[in-house]
Amino acid sequence: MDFTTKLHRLDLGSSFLSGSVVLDARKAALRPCLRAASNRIATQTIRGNTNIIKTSKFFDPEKEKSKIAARLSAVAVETPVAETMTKEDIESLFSNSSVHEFDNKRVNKQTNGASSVSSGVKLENVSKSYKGATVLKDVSWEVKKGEKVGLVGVNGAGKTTQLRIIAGHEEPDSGNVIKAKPNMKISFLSQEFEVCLSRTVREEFMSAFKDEMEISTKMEKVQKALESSINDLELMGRLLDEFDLLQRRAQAVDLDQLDAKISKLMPELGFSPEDSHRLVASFSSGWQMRMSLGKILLQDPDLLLLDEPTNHLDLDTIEWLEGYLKKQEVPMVIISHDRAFLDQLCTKIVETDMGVSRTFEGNYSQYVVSKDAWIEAQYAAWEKQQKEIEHTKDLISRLGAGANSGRASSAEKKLEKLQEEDLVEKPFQRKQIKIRFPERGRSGRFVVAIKNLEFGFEDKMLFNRANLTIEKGRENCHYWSKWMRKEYFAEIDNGFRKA
Ligand SMILES: Nc1ncnc2c1ncn2[C@@H]1O[C@H](COP(=O)(O)OP(=O)(O)OP(=O)(O)O)[C@@H](O)[C@H]1O
Repeated sequence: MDFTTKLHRLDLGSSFLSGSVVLDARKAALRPCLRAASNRIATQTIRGNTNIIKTSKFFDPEKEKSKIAARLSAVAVETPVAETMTKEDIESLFSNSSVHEFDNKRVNKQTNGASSVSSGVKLENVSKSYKGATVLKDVSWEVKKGEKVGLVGVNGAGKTTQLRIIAGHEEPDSGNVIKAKPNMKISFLSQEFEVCLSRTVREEFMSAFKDEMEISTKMEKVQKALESSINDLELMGRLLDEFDLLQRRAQAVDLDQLDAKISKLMPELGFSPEDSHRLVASFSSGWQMRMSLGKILLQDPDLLLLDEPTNHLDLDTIEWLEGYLKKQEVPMVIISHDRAFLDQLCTKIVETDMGVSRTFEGNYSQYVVSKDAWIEAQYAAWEKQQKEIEHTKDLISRLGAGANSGRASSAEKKLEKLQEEDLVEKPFQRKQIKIRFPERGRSGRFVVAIKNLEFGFEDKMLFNRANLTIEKGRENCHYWSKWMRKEYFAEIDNGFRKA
């Protein structure tokens, strides 16, 4: 792009720079200067960083430079910041990639989408161990367009690990995570809502567009640098290149739409227009969760991952969240120990047990029914096979060697096949016992040491780890709140009974 075009593109009335009063004033002041400069330098071409400068015979660069400098210095008086920019400050503004590289990257990102799944994400035979302890052995499942998948399993089964693998925060040891497109936007809502208490609500929503805000801030800085670089045509050319690059990035992220998007979303989340200027700190955790969720949705994710989103929420907010998520079309994966929540939302349940995943169609209640049926069928198949194994063993010992050795050897082969290739696994059924905690002693807390124990509440398994030590003080329920809805606390705090 030639220098003139760049100066024209630096039409400071363009809307991507809107929103700053200081900037608006500067824009107004700078516009006539740069327009005039661009007209006068009509025959001059500066190409990027190659510093090739062509001039017409009527163009006197020195004369032009001093004229532009005179005009821009008038602006600089109004904007003292420009004068304070050091050479290092200006150099730090330049991106590593050129405009062409940026364009190429965009094209690559958009076209490099070939994948064996048409929407969402698929896990194939994923395994993961930590320090030699296997958490995931063989995990395969899929979340597709229109699906809301509930991930269930006992504490420590590896549910969060799976979300972290999908989000790219962890690498699987083996297996594949196949995404519908490589640049998929995957958003994570955890139970710890990420909000900044000292921001206003609108600022908080704007912070969802961190990259975009950075572009906006950088554009402002480049503009300031331009004002102070009028004596250096080469630098000015480079700055215009940088401005061009930023402008392309701004267009790619649709900077103009941000404000409108926030204004549309706020009432959907239950915020009034007046809330815009209130501090985040003045809202309850339920409302802060709405902000967290809103920030995620503003980014138009392709997949939403939710890890225990109902923890710390009151019942009204949980119901609101259920209704709100139900309306969202984006595919999602939800980890929750809240059965009612999963019932309301899920179209599919993936259970992880002892490192292996199993998929059940339907919501949580349907999963419980299907799982019982599966256990029954599996148990019947296992029993049948055990009988067959016993019968075959018996046959082998009766046939023995000698004349029947041929039949014995084929029975041995059959036994081998039954015990290895065709082996039906005995379904694992957890035994549960209930533990209640005693009234707090004088020390304010107590320790329960549990050896070789599994225990849970109703159908929710809490621990399947042996030799577990739990410390609990009545006022300190953080350890527990990770797994349990509030209604269980009353039961736990009521008294101790070892079943
Ligand atoms: N970075 C890590 N280093 C070592 N061990 C880890 C790491 N991350 C997870 N683990 C272990 O892996 C196991 C599975 O953890 P994960 O958080 O995925 O389980 P979960 O099913 O989400 O449990 P919960 O319901 O308690 O959230 C746990 O025993 C945990 O201690």
